[in-house]
Amino acid sequence: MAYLGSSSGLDENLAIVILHLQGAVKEIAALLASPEAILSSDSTSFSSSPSVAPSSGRDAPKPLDIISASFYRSSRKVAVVASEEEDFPVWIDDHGPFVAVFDPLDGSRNIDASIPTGTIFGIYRRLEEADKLPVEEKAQLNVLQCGSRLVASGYALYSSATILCLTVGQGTQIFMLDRSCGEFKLVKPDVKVPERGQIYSVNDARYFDWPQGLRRYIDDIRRGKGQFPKKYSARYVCSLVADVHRTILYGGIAMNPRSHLRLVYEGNPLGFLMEDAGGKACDGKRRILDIQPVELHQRLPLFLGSSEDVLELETYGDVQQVVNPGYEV
Ligand SMILES: O=P(O)(O)OC[C@H]1O[C@](O)(COP(=O)(O)O)[C@@H](O)[C@@H]1O
Repeated sequence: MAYLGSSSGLDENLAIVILHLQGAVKEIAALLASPEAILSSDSTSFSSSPSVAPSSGRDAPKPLDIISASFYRSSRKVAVVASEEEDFPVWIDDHGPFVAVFDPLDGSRNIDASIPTGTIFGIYRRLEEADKLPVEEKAQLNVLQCGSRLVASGYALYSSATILCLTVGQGTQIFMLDRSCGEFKLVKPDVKVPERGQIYSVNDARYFDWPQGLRRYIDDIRRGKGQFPKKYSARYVCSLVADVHRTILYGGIAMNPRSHLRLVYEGNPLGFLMEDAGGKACDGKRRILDIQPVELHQRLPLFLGSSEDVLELETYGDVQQVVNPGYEV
């Protein structure tokens, strides 16, 4: 049985970063599986309930944020880290060969109900050409790299099992935490997203805020009137990692058509992984990995999944939800 980190041929420095990342994932998984995850929802430990959500509307699990950042720091291989929870990137080490971006706990509003959550991460090479710039400037430039420059990305899914799905651009591997030995075991090597699925995943309570193109697309696939002559089923956990993980395994399309998900922390890492597994990722108009980020917390519509499903969606034209009133739940 192969373990995460045991694969040969991986860049030695990158292997060290991934090893430290595993440490963070194990620690977060243990915290989420402890009663503290629910009992501490009156503090800022976990942002599970709307009543304790921060005014910025962001997830607020600071301790998880700190866990992840400190694991990157202890790897001594990371120059700069940027967390979805923070306003600015943090410069760590002038000589670190890598740049790490991460969302420590996506879907944290689901914690109280023990619904799956996840950590999303992306790793770039440090831009040596920016080394001489002032710290703030080079930190910003390094974390605003195009998704096509990622060298590794993936996610951890905290569910009935703790899953780590990872790509270093040479095939997508799925590992599962074996609690008997504390190691991640390879359970699905070189995973490929089915070219076509029969599941769509979207918050379709927003149907009446959608543009015509998206409504027509969803209406067609529901009725079996799309390019694939079978009726699609709907699945929506409302926890991005869980919805993406299912889409990778079963195929179909997962989407959030409004500008809600973040390019740097969610779109790029998941887009890189999806493409590496043979799927596609777009914002309804452009390939995600080609978009040059201009802001750290830039939001955009996100559509990803089976290549044939994403290509079909794009033929419907206007699929981006422009009406975005802000929803209570
Ligand atoms: O409210 P919507 O549009 O259904 O968005 C749900 C999505 O938002 C997320 O909760 C992320 O949003 P936050 O970063 O604000 O938590 C995803 O996990 C989920 O897929």
